[in-house]
Amino acid sequence: MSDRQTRQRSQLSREEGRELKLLHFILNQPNIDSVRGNPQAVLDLIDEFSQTYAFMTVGPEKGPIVTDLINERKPHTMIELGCYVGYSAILYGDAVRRNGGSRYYSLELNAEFANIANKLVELAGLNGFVQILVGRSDVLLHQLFDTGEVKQIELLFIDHYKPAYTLDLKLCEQLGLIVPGVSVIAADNVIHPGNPPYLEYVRASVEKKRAEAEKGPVTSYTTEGFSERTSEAYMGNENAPKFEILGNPNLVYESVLRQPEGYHDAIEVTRCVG
Ligand SMILES: C[S@@+](CC[C@H](N)C(=O)[O-])C[C@H]1O[C@@H](n2cnc3c(N)ncnc32)[C@H](O)[C@@H]1O
Repeated sequence: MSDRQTRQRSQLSREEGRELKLLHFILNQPNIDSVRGNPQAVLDLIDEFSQTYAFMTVGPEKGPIVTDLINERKPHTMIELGCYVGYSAILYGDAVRRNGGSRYYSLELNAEFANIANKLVELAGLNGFVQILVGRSDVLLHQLFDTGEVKQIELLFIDHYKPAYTLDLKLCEQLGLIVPGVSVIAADNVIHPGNPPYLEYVRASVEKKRAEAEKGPVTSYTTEGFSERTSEAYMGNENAPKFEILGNPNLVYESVLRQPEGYHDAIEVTRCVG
């Protein structure tokens, strides 16, 4: 991170309740009628408010990396893990819809964030297309599989509890949702705050993954390689996945880091190729 980026980010307010404040800022805009039904206008207002307050959105620098993937893959359905106030759901939901898709699922643990996101999604005119599901990502992913709503992952955006990235991907693998030649996974924040275990997994050889899988199912989130703050964020005492996680070590990935020039963070883009 450059000195300027560090200084700017540390000056942002982390005041409690800033997410609700954002909603009021947007709904009280004098030109609210011109914002209604306009996803980009809603995103611009979130970006404007983010000049003063710290928000965990993917933001305008990294945002286009996944929009480009949507334009290329034209997924029917897309899933994201971690909705927060709905920035990525609006940005990517709009792109999936413009590319002829049918549904954007956004999975969010925190009901208050989900409520705010629902209001902003509605303002953007994406209600009915973007579906925000409240709960833990592993439980909701299993539910989407059980109900048959999702039969394969076309495009998955991972942006939630950092230690859950690898285990949620492995859960999708063992459910047969990761399909060679189809599935693409984009994972945010892999440099800042960073996610060494995830990068190691998606870049590992099949042989290495098979040897690791011999040790048996994973039953807890590993906090090794994460700061204390990252390990404790969101999940509190719930430090175990709800299912035995086996994954599928036989899947072959091609994985690249996509980092905007001069930016402190990046998205890892992983394609299942075999
Ligand atoms: C970085 S924010 C998401 C930002 C959003 N994708 C965007 O770019 O606008 C992470 C979100 O993940 C949620 N979260 C954390 N752990 C989760 C879990 N296990 N399942 C679902 N959501 C989770 C948090 O409550 C938080 O709102």
